Amino acid sequence: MSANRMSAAAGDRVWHAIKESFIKLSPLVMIRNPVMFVVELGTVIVLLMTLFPGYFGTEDRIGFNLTVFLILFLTVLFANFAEALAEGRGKAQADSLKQSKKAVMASKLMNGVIKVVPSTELRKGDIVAVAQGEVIPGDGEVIGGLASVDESAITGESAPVIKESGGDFSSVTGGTRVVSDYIEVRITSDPGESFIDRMISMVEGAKRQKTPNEIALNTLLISLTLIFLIVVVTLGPIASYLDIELEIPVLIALLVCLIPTTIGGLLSAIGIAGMDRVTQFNVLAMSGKAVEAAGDINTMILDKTGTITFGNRMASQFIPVGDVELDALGEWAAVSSMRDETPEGRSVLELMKTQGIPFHETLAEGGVFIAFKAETRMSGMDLSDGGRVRKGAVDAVRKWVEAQGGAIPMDLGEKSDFIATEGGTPLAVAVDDRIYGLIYLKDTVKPGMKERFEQLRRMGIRTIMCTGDNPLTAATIAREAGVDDFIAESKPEDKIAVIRREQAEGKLVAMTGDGTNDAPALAQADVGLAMNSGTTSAKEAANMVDLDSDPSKIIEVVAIGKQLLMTRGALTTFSIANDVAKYFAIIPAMFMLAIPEMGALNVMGLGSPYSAILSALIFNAIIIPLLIPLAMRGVAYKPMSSNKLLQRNILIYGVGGMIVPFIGIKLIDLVVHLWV
Ligand SMILES: Nc1ncnc2c1ncn2[C@@H]1O[C@H](COP(=O)(O)OP(=O)(O)OP(=O)(O)O)[C@@H](O)[C@H]1O
Ligand SMILES: [K+]
Ligand SMILES: [Mg+2]
Repeated sequence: MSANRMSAAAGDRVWHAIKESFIKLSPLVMIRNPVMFVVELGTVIVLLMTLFPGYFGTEDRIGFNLTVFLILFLTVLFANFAEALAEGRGKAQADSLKQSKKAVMASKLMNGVIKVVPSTELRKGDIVAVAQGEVIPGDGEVIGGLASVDESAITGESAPVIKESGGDFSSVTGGTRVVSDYIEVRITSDPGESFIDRMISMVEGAKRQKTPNEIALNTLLISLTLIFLIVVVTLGPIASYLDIELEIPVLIALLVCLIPTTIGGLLSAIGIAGMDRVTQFNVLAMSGKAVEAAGDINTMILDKTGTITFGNRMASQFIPVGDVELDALGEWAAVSSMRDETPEGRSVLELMKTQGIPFHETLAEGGVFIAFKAETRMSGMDLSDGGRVRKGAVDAVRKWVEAQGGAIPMDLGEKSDFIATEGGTPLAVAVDDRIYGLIYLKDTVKPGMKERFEQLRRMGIRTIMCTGDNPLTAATIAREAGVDDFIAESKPEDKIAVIRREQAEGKLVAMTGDGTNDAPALAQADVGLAMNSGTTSAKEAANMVDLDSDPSKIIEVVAIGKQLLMTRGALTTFSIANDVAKYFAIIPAMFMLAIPEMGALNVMGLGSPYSAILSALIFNAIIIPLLIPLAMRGVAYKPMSSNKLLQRNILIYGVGGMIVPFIGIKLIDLVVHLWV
């Protein structure tokens, strides 16, 4: 987008937000934000006193009252503007998503016959055919064929991805386009419940509910408001008993200055902007609660392959054991991989080619393919002559061979340990009770992992790497990447066990996953980040989906969550500290109005009582728009422990919040005093 068009779009958003600020004045909307609702009530009262001075006996104060009314009115508008501006960003995104949601015609397969129906008529369980160039009419699982799919409508990433049945790349999203070949898809969502529908309602904030943290803070703000309301309301009678006359607009100004309007005005903008930062990052959070939970995480469970390492575990070498010939090992490795569609399996066949090892495909004729399973940690082929070929994790193959009474070659342990200490994954190859040797799978730790785990440690987050790999490989990678702990030879259910154990200690746990195997653990975790490339069940179990399918993004999501909580804490501290300072400006002024001898109380040396009150009120109003950029962007974030952060923020925003209004009110008073 050109700079011009971008600023035009930003300008549109500001205009839209200004309009929204007025629409949000409706008391039915305002009541949801009790602090600002009180300000609105005060505004109405002062307006009435300005319009009907005869009735209230305030003829001599029309100018002052009108000014108070205008400032109060702006205060409410500023708060509404903050919220509208935060909501606006999501709306723009929702609009572009709606573009990709247009109804299309779908080729529904019924008993082998194609019937063309609108996509809105598709229901869960229907089967559709999608050919090259067509839009996939709904969310589903590929049950036949293979195609490359352009998912840019939802991910913004234009490179097509391969979708095929079975395995972890079988889920497709409605609204994306098949760019080559043909697939058959079983629809998995009813109309209105699709992934894009959920995305739209999330980014539009339609389903935005207050999070537990927000509710707690809101309760605090309401309590403060009530306390000050009671104080100010009782001030009137007490003063008149003492024969001191306090004007109602002055009391309302005092009240508005004392109640936490700054945070009250910015609270929902902070929450919306935090969610929005996650969305901008191409992660779709199903609730604000999930984002906040990310900010409170104590433990992070990470996969080794694909998360910490690049994940394209490639066969790089065949290492025979005992007196086995290289060609014999290669051949059986190839047989076990002939129909193994995992990256590992395919890489074995490629290594055969590059090494020029001859391979007689007839060996596998009529054989039954045994797919890789995380439970068995093996894959292979049952041959038509009764022979059984397997490759897999060394300990799994060793047990399999031993169960058949086979002997373990002397040099197997030494050779597989060698691979493992280099951080590689050894796969053993066996035919029946005989082990032929090892396949050396190479994988590399992603660059910068050590620094990221170091950051997590400084935030007080413990990282645990869970891997199906052997303990030696796991230890090597764990050391190289700098994770705190690891669990090797883990099966899917072990992940849930780790999560439950941590949660039982009162910790909040985050994890990433993509497979159907991961779904229960994703649901169990407090923050479950599923990969968009993953299966539908994983995406449904998780409370976040990464559209770029980069599992290591969980680290940034945690940072965004922390930043959201910090921003809210910092602005709350700032707001309450501010109010204390305004107290010193306005209370002396009020009493000076009644008892001029009390001038000694005017510690700030403000021009006159009326200009002091107006200056405090103006400061109270303009601090809201001044803080909007901070509320939207979030406070600067440095990884450190929660305790240190708290101390730092109390210092900056607490002490700063006391000092800033003194300076601000004094400066405003210098100008205002020229008129008042
Ligand atoms: N295609 C395959 N055929 C046979 N064995 C495999 C295959 N892929 C992996 N293995 C073996 O099974 C083990 C477990 O693999 P899996 O992908 O389940 O690990 P994981 O639990 O996802 O953890 P990680 O991804 O960190 O390895 C691997 O360490 C490897 O020894
Ligand atoms: K205030
Ligand atoms: Mg894996």
